[in-house]
Amino acid sequence: MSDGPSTPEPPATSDSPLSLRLRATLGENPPFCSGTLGLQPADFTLYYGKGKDARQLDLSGTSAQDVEALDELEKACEAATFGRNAEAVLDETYRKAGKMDSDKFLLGLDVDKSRLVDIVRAGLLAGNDERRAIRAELYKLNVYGKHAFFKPHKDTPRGADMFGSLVIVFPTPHEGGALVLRDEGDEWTFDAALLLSATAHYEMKRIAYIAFFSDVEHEVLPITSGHRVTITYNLYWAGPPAVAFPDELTIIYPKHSNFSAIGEALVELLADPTFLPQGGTLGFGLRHAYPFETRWKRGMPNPLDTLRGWLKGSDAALLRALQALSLDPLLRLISRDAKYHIDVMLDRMLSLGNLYNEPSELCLMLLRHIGGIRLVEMNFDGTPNNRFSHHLKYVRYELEEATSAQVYWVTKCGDVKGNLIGSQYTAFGNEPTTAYLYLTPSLFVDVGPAGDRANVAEGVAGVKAAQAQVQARLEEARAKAKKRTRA
Ligand SMILES: O=C(O)CCC(=O)C(=O)O
Ligand SMILES: [Fe+2]
Repeated sequence: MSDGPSTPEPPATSDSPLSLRLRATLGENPPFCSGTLGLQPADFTLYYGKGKDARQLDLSGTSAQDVEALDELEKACEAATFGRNAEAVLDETYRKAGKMDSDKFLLGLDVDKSRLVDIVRAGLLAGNDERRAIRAELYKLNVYGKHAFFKPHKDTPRGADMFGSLVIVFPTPHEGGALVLRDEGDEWTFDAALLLSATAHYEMKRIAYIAFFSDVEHEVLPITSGHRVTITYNLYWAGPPAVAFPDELTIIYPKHSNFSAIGEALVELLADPTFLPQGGTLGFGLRHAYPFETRWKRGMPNPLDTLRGWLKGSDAALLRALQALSLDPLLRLISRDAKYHIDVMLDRMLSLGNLYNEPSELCLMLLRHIGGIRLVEMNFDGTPNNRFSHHLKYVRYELEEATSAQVYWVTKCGDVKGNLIGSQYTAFGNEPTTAYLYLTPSLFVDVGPAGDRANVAEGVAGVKAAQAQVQARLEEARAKAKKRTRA
């Protein structure tokens, strides 16, 4: 350090209060999002009550008899409880409000169709989370009459995948009842009554909405007049946007979705002693395509793990049928090299960037370094199918080194073109334009020798044995690399 004349402070930055304000606005990241949204008249219609007592009520705050009807709605509610530890507690010094459970009413509004769920996702989620699918589950209707309130609390998460709450406030005449949020020393006020009265003259009637994360403390200040009617939704992380069918469903036609029809056909196939006499692997190209994150990164959960629960129609039926036979099906991705006719099986999504422009290079790389398994096509009788072997002479040496599994394709991945993860990655490069990439995965199941199909413990040259080999090889390579760095 020199002890010459002290250097002057650098000049103040060129920031002005205005640029600071803009920067602060753009950099703001509150734990909630809120606003108002114009809806169709039918969205405001509420139905509740049974039989002769069935009611229809307009919550748009327009009709004259509103107050009486709102009084009736309030009376139809039960006193709202709140969660204290594991209990639902009724304590009117802590929470005074009416509630109606979600099975007791119907509302015109559909949060998905109205795009509220999208609005919440864009407003509340940042970074990687923004591309995650979420779903809003209707929770309760609440009526806060005069003097009603809800003291500071956090919402009890209902399930590990619940991350927040969405509250909709209707434009029914009321004053007070602002929702105050507090988080890490900051405080925000959401006064729906004020917001809605400011937009009351708009042609389209509006609701006010707020969505916040579960760990944010919040309170509803006392209502000073009128009726504050709200609907709350629990916000959940959802799987990929797919259709999982309920267990109670029995499909007769199409047969490919009929669990018992698939099961019966499988049983007959496996009973045939001329089919893969020594055992082996059955491959099933799935019928449907599934969305995978295009910007999949190392460290993110393996999408193939969660996909099991999201298989659609016939694919789900096939999985169930295989499991019912005490087999252990595996979901895998295939990278197919069209030039050499090499199929490489992968047990996870890969993040390859655009390093490998030549698809065949990619396939060989997957085999050599990434733990890919080469699938060798077998005939019905368990002999190798050599129809493409002439393509392989240029890569014979490479393939000798590779771990392989013998597969009899029951249904070829017909749509495997759309499943070329190599070329897809190349096409998408580092700047994918869509959040999801549709891939068609395959199911594989090892079966034992004729007469003992469930016995895949030993001697079956299937996918499981290949995976064990690959695992051992990767571990050996890792150990070698470690030694080298130490030396
Ligand atoms: O009505 C509101 O604004 C919030 C209600 C609330 O906090 C709750 O129901 O847990
Ligand atoms: Fe709450």
